[in-house]
Amino acid sequence: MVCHYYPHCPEPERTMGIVPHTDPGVLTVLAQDGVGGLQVKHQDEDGKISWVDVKPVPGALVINVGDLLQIMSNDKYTSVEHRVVMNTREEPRVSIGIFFSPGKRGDSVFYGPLPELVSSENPPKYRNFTMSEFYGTFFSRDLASKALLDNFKLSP
Ligand SMILES: O=C(O)CCC(=O)C(=O)O
Ligand SMILES: [Fe+2]
Repeated sequence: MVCHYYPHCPEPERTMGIVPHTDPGVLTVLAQDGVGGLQVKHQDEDGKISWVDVKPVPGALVINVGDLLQIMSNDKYTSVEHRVVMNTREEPRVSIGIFFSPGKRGDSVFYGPLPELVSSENPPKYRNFTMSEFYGTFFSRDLASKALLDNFKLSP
């Protein structure tokens, strides 16, 4: 679990709350207060990129698909790139994220596309790896990118 506190910023356009990233785990459950600032990256059919506000809804939780779910589903689900912009309001923002990741982390436990989801028509797009390799790569990667997935892709 991670708790974020984003203080009031007098010059919000000059900084970011959190730079664009994807969450590494399977799913993230996120509770945010009413201040706002969370945005998801959206690409339309012409390839045009825009950042869409995730407007706070009282009592609602945000569910993010993470990189591991993208790998395990062999790209059926895509991890969402998101960021937090600073708000122009006088009050701070608070959010709480709960990250769901596999508990089995031994060196003989491998993760990758689920065998039930791959076939000769839909071959695996990622190689298998242990959680220690996965999180070792996560903690040494460039934060502001989707580069984590590229380390486990079978072909570019
Ligand atoms: O504060 C937020 O709304 C998002 C936090 C977040 O993206 C994260 O903890 O990974
Ligand atoms: Fe995140």
